[in-house]
Amino acid sequence: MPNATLLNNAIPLSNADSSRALLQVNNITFAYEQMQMHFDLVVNRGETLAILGASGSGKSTLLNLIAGFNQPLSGDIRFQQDSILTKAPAQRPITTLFQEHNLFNHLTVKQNIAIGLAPSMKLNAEQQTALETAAQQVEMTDLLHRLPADLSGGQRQRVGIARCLARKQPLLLLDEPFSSLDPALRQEMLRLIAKLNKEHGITVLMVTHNPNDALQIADNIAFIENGKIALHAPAAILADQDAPDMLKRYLGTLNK
Ligand SMILES: Nc1ncnc2c1ncn2[C@@H]1O[C@H](COP(=O)(O)OP(=O)(O)OP(=O)(O)O)[C@@H](O)[C@H]1O
Repeated sequence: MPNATLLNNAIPLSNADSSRALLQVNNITFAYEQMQMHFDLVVNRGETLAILGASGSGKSTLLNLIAGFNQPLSGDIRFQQDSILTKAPAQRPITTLFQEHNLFNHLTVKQNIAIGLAPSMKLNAEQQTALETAAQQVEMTDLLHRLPADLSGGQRQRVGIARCLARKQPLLLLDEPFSSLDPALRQEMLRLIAKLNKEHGITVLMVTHNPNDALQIADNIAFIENGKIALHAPAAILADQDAPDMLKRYLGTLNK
């Protein structure tokens, strides 16, 4: 059951125990034209955090700041206490998987996975094994020679996941990667992410519009409103009748 004090004050949950922190987003500010954003967040090692909020609230911007595709105006982002702000996206200990545009269209499935392991795509024996294992896990072994254009949407997403599996970076950022998948495939992908989290200890930040996905695999949620984290609470709050109105309004359960 979510802690009512935390809910009322919307205190970042994990701040209470910074010794377990893997990622610290410290007072980051960013602006797009009229939209001012401010993020403060601690994510613990091994946590799965679902990021929810209305369209345009700033969810993707938060992920882009963490991944290094956007640079904050002020504040710091720390990974295991060290600032990663000056590191380029490829140098950060992070893998990102977006809804689309995860693959290079001119590269085969195999090359698309390999490029996540080595920019030259020349793999050593260990990397080759990691690639083969990842391809097996997403059942793409028979399609390694294909180009993305010759795959279904779900198969393309599986290649993206295989790259994440092979890279084994400690932090995985997912931006609605499963919204175009059919329900069975979506379940399969969620199970795969949960497995990455449990078996490989990978910490997951997942933007989703689907509360059931969050309830299924997330420990906690961060609810974003107007460029700020308005609520950081255990995922169970999504099913709690006493959840704050702003969350119920977003879920469409207010006054039900
Ligand atoms: N490249 C950009 N240039 C200008 N404004 C942008 C840009 N990208 C996003 N924005 C604006 O920043 C705000 C936050 O956008 P963001 O994509 O982070 O929202 P989101 O919560 O991920 O939305 P959605 O659920 O629709 O994907 C929105 O008002 C959006 O219009």
